[in-house]
Amino acid sequence: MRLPGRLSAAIAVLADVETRKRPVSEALKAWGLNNRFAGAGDRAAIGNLVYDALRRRASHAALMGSDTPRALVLAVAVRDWGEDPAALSESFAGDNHAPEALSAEEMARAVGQLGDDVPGFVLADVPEWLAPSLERGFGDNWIAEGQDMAGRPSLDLRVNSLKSSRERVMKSLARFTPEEAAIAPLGVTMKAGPRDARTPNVTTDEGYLKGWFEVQDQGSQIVAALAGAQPGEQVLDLCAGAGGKTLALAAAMMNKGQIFAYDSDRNRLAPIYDRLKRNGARNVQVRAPQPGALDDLVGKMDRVVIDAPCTGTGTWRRRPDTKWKLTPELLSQRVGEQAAILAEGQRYLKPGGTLVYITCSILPEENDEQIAGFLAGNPGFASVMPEDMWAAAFGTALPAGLATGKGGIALTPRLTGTDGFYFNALRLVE
Ligand SMILES: C[S@@+](CC[C@H](N)C(=O)[O-])C[C@H]1O[C@@H](n2cnc3c(N)ncnc32)[C@H](O)[C@@H]1O
Repeated sequence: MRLPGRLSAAIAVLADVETRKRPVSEALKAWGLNNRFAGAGDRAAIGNLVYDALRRRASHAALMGSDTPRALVLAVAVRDWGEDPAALSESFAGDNHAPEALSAEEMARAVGQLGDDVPGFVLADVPEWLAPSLERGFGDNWIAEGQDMAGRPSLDLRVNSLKSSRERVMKSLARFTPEEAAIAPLGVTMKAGPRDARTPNVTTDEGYLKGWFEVQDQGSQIVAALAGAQPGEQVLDLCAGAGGKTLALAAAMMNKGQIFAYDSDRNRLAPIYDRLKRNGARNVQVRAPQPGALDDLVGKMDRVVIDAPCTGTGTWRRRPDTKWKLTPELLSQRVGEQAAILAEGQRYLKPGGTLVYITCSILPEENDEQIAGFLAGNPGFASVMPEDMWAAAFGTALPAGLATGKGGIALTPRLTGTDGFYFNALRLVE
């Protein structure tokens, strides 16, 4: 397929997402099944167009004066992919699969600039109702933070130190030109390419199948390292999900001590069994959800890790459709769940133990404000200095700008080149 046909397909997929309220991945898959002539390169290019349209949906729409799928996709072609609108329109003429030629207004708008009167939430490409939260969290930098959240993410891997080394993994993936991640010592990163660049499929690599590495954003690796789990400790991973953090904790503990991996959702937990095997993680006991599943652990843990359910606002680069679907009701539901899990999690600590709180959110309601609420109701806890947690994990000083006001550490695409994450460690004073 040539570009005009790919643009038409992206318009159709976006329309499907909007009218049927489908997740993008589902709509892209359905398009592929109905258009079997399209190759992997076409599907990747169409996916990139759709995701780019959603990443900067607000500013694309403001520029084009319209938020139809056509307007958004044309904006991507010109603003993000660098196409000249007149040449693009001409290329549509001889192509049966092309969208209609661009109107004079569309051509003029696509190369225009956003006016001075454009509100901050449009410049930041975030929903209007979230602007006050982001401004509270990031101060004067909130628009720049939003803009970097609208970029394409890298593909990051965590080398499994139980089975391999960074050097070996990078050698085995040399065809994808991997680089060492900037912060995570076991991280390997592959930058996102422009336009129709394809994301490397690393999960068919023999190194992956042998358990040498996992796909894991560098931010997730950093917060897992900050958790500070030591060989020999008793650790409860209370929201283990499919085990991304569990595997990193097991490797950090060199398979010594014990991790109890629990999740209230059996389906989310299901993949953990295979992943543990592939990774050679042998110090993990999975506790399936059932009444009393964790009763024997009350008051016994050195560390309780809460990778809390959250809005996922830190992953907007990867799932830009979720940015526009988030509602105040869902945010307040998540905040309530987090407060309940913090109250539950602290019961398992022994005196002197550490409660680790992690979200992949950039909203203060789920981060510093959640922790402030917990500390107000639990005076036996105190935040561990973020500088100390960082130095213990990485042996370096905490980079400027990452410390939040309330003992937390914030990671963002702008600050650390990672997904957005929040970390806070609270010690139960003996
Ligand atoms: C951010 S995800 C965990 C991701 C996982 N730790 C990883 O690194 O791949 C949050 C998880 O919390 C779980 N969860 C939600 N409420 C819970 C509760 N009350 N107790 C335990 N787990 C809960 C969800 O099912 C979800 O899997």
